[in-house]
Amino acid sequence: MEGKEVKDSAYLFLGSIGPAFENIALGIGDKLALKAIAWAYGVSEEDVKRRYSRIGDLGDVAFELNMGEGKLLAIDEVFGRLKEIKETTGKGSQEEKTELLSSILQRASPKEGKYIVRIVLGKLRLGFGDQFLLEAFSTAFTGNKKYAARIKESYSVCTDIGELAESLAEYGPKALGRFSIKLGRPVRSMLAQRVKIFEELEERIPGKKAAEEKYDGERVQIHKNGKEVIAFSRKLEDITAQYPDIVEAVRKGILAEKIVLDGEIIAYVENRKANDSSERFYSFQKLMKRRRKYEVQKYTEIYPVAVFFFDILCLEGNSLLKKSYPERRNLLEEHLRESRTLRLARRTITNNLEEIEDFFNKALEKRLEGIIIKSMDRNSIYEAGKRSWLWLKWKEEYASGMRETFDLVIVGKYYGRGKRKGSFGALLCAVLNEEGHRFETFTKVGTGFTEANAKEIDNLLSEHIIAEVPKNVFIKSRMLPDIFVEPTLVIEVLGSEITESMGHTAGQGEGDTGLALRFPRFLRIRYDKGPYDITTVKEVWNFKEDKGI
Ligand SMILES: Nc1ncnc2c1ncn2[C@@H]1O[C@H](COP(=O)(O)OP(=O)(O)OP(=O)(O)O)[C@@H](O)[C@H]1O
Repeated sequence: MEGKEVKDSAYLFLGSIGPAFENIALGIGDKLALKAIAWAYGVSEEDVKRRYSRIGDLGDVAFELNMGEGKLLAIDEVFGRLKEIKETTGKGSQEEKTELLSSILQRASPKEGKYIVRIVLGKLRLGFGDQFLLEAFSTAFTGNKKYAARIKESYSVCTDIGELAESLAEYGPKALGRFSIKLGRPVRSMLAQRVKIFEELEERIPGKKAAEEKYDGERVQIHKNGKEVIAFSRKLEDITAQYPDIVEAVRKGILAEKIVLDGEIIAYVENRKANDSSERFYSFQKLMKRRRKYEVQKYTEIYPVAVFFFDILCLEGNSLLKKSYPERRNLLEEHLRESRTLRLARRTITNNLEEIEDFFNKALEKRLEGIIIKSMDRNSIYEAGKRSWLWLKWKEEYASGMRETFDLVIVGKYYGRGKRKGSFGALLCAVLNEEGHRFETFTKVGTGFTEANAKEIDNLLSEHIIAEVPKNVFIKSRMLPDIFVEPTLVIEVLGSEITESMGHTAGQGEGDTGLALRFPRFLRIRYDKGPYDITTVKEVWNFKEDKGI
């Protein structure tokens, strides 16, 4: 395969035509796809509709209707056509998109047609994610599995899987370590480790350290290139459109031409009256009201936000990832003109744990959820994509010995009864088994939902209902839900006990008992996390061991 072909197929394997941080929506929904299938195979739309309600997958419908042998389509032909579909916009574009799709379906073999339809609808469902593909790159481009870990590291900096694949195909292992941060391509966020007891902070980061306030909002990476400002989420999606106020503030308040900043957006109101300098941080839920396509301006006024910057990753074309935290923080302070919307994460520097405890208590008084303690060592670099021991988190729930929270992906729904009839009664949720590249069930959550939550979850899941157990989900027959859901939506769940279970598969390995979370309670939807960012089996084992639960 040629470099370009490798690049295109890397995207296609993940069911897309470019990296997540670019706008890659093709603008075709079920309705247009249905029409394109009818046109391609000379049947009525009614006929396609009937088959669709019987089979539940338009890809399979195309497969069933396609009688042709089809000559083999070349990758660049398929890719080029999908791009054309995406780029067709404006008046009359729906008709044109439908024609473009229909004509390639006509030439495709039944199998090709099935996958093209699924890709177009964003539902390829091959049952693996990017991490699995990276392991395959190791064997394919270096002839050796041992490079997988380094490829994954590079992917944290070069988050464009196509670009990474192309370089590996061309240079083999020599491509590794060559990637650097660049404007317009977000790096994966550095994450903090959690400690078990407060004193462990001293063990992990001895001596002088910084404690920063921890803001419970949405992680954001801001790339400014002259007047152009892009905001990326933790999932590396472009969220610029949701935050016009931040974009404006960055244009005015950040004087550097080219700069990349890391921070947290939070719903925040400051009282600026002469005798009242109080401030208020609002909940994550309020911030999420800004997750909308329409009426953004109106919501900008109702829910004002501020962004608290805590890192700088690139300045005037120079990567700062290898600089120490104190050096980066100095540069950040130099280049940020604080305003109502743009803030610096507040911090204290000390070698005294009691002072850190005071700082933590003050943070709680302000309704913040905790602090992040950061190493000031010479080697305190920015470890993109890593849960690093250079950053430690200490939260209210650890301090009070409260129950633990888990981020879980929904894999099934059980019908609701009584008041919840028509919605779900409980959700089957799973953790990630990183080694097995699969999701293993961990708990059944039936409490904590308001009516509005339940409705929103139903809405979000409606696109992801599937007919059978998803390929990458491990469910025991006794736990089979009434409705299967493709693992996409992540929720945060509070729980208080982890037990061995014959029903759940989390961490089951070769044996027949898995781990299960007891007394689970829904807390919130994690819009900012994807299925591969959730709690892992390994983390569940660690929690169990630490807490003796
Ligand atoms: N001053 C800060 N420095 C670093 N991160 C911060 C800071 N303030 C807030 N954060 C946020 O806190 C997050 C870590 O806290 P927490 O464990 O509550 O979040 P999470 O999303 O559940 O877990 P994680 O992000 O560690 O996977 C960071 O990912 C970041 O988004």
